[in-house]
Amino acid sequence: AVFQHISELTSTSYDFIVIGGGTAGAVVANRLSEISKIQVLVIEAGPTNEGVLNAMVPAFDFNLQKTIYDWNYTTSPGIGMNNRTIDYPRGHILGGCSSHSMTSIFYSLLRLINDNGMFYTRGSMDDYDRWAETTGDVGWSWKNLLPYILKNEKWSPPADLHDTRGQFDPSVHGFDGMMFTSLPGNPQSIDDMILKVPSQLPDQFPFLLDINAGRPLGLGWFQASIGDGARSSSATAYLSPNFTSRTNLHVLLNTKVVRIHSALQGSIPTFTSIELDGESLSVSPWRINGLIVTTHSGSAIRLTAKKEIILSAGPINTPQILMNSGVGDRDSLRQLGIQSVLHLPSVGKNFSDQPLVEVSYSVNSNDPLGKYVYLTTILHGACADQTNLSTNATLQAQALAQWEFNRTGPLVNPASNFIAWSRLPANSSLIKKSGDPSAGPNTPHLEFVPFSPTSQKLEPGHSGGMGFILVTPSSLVMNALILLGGSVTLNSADPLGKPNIDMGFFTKDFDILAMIEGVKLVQTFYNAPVWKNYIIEQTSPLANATDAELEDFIRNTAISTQHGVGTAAMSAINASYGVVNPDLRVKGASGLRIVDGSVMVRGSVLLTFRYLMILTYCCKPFIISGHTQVPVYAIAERASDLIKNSWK
Ligand SMILES: Cc1cc2nc3c(=O)[nH]c(=O)nc-3n(C[C@H](O)[C@H](O)[C@H](O)COP(=O)(O)OP(=O)(O)OC[C@H]3O[C@@H](n4cnc5c(N)ncnc54)[C@H](O)[C@@H]3O)c2cc1C
Repeated sequence: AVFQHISELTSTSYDFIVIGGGTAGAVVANRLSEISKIQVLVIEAGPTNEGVLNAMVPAFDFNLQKTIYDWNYTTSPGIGMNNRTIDYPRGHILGGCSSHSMTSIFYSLLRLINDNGMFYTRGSMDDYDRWAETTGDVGWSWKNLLPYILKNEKWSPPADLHDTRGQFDPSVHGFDGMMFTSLPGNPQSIDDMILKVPSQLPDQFPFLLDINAGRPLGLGWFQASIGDGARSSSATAYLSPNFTSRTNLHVLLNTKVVRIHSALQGSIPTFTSIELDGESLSVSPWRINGLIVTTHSGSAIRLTAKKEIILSAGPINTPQILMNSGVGDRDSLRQLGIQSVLHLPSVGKNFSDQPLVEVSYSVNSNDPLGKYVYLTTILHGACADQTNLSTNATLQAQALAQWEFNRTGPLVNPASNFIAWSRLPANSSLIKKSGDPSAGPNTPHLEFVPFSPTSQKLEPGHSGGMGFILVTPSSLVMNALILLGGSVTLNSADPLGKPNIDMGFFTKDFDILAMIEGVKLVQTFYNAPVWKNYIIEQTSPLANATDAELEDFIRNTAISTQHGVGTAAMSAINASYGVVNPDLRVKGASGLRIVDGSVMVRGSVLLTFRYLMILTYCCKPFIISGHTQVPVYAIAERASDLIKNSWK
């Protein structure tokens, strides 16, 4: 059953309480409730995804930002970003970030890129093998996680039902899973040109038959979490009405968890109850559907988990809830007046995300679909041009009517129809100088997303180009001595306050130098002969910019890919750092597991510092070298089995 309000709950005690019905939480709730005798409650702060058009139409995703479906975070000023702050959207809706704007990142970057996302990328096999090696649990290896990746995936035909032979490798996909994936469902004007690049630049951008086969090095057809022309999210896949109709699965919406509570068993805190934000629920907290509820501190409401609490509130809110509850660095909590329950200094540390920058060109193009992506912009009232789909109300209405009629047309298109990755050569001076933060030879350092022209005017001189991402940031934590990497910390003892989000971008030389290499690789891409009559000139940054100017450009324009992970990191059972053990149980506690993007592994890597020239083993988050929804799904699918097995 799905409850809109706490007063509708029929029980105050469940076997498992899952905090956060987001990407991971929805999976865990679904899988645990497959066992009918297990009672599961999911508590989601946001509203339902059902009927939210902007969460269904792939091209409309940007419309979810800065609405009730977004947590509306802003980052702290970034030292490596010339003290800029940037928006940090997170899904505040059933399905979490998987229901939310999967590509708004690109829109917010000057709103130029012809994108509407839902990137389905698994990363490299090395990424997962490094997790296994670091944690000492082979269950996290590529080989052993692949069955869970396939269990999540339901490969489906593209919206336009075109012939997909030669565009993917069926042997590496799952056809019977839960979440739809597919190839692009609407052709774009530059597709044929992009397809010529691999033969013209075979060394830098060889053709990849399938981008998700474990070795993402080259250029291939884009894969998206889209099925039947609509977004597929953890909510549509795992918490659709046919699952929420299970009598043992309750989903409580519009409700925030503020703390989790424990009792000492010996010296070990055992977590058994959760505290809700009673005041904002504006109900008498003393009764839920006639049941007397235990109350604490005025208006707070507590619910009990008989077996385990599963914390799946995502990489920002999971550490926030932990710290609100006294789990974190003892001294930092004491300074805020929060009583320490469990001293775990790694909580909130180790935050890692991938920076994104755009290189723009003016191009010869009269692409009539020019900017269907501007559809989203016009809905915000920003465009006045009436010449193409992006700005012409009649064309927009037709596109929407087509989508509503049979879910085809320009609104089904993903970010781009292609995606590419590249690895810096082992003998590059950068790798020699700074070390290699990647997980191994199958792993890219940089991702490229070519986009179509984006000008509002149908004249030559449109802007096209490439967004590129550093997928192996080395933003890191150096023991307790120097905090160079990203972090999520509390701003105050107010459990509902917004936390400080420090992305830690460009605090390590490798990252800025690799991004400079990224700009040069984009230039190499567009220097391929196929673009000769298409590209007019590079407009931003300027083609003749020096490395110092490029560094400035990157620090001034980079944004986040919204791939924050690592703030409650998994580490080996005997590691002196980390928050959860390889079975995702919180270290030093019982009754509490964390299952979401925040557990992505923390380990050590050998890196040098540019000026100090010190070769050092640094603690570093091991983010996957791609977008992060697939690893989150894989973590959640495996976690569900780990939990089920431990309660057999
Ligand atoms: C704008 C954007 C674009 C992205 N694009 C892509 C992409 O194209 N491809 C890709 O692979 N990845 C993408 N990602 C990243 C990916 O979506 C995330 O890494 C992943 O979904 C995170 O899953 P999660 O379970 O850790 O957290 P979430 O999915 O964020 O789930 C956390 C849930 O917990 C809820 N919650 C939080 N606090 C509380 C509380 N106190 N009480 C109750 N509930 C609470 C939240 O509302 C949310 O529903 C994108 C992310 C964003 C934000």
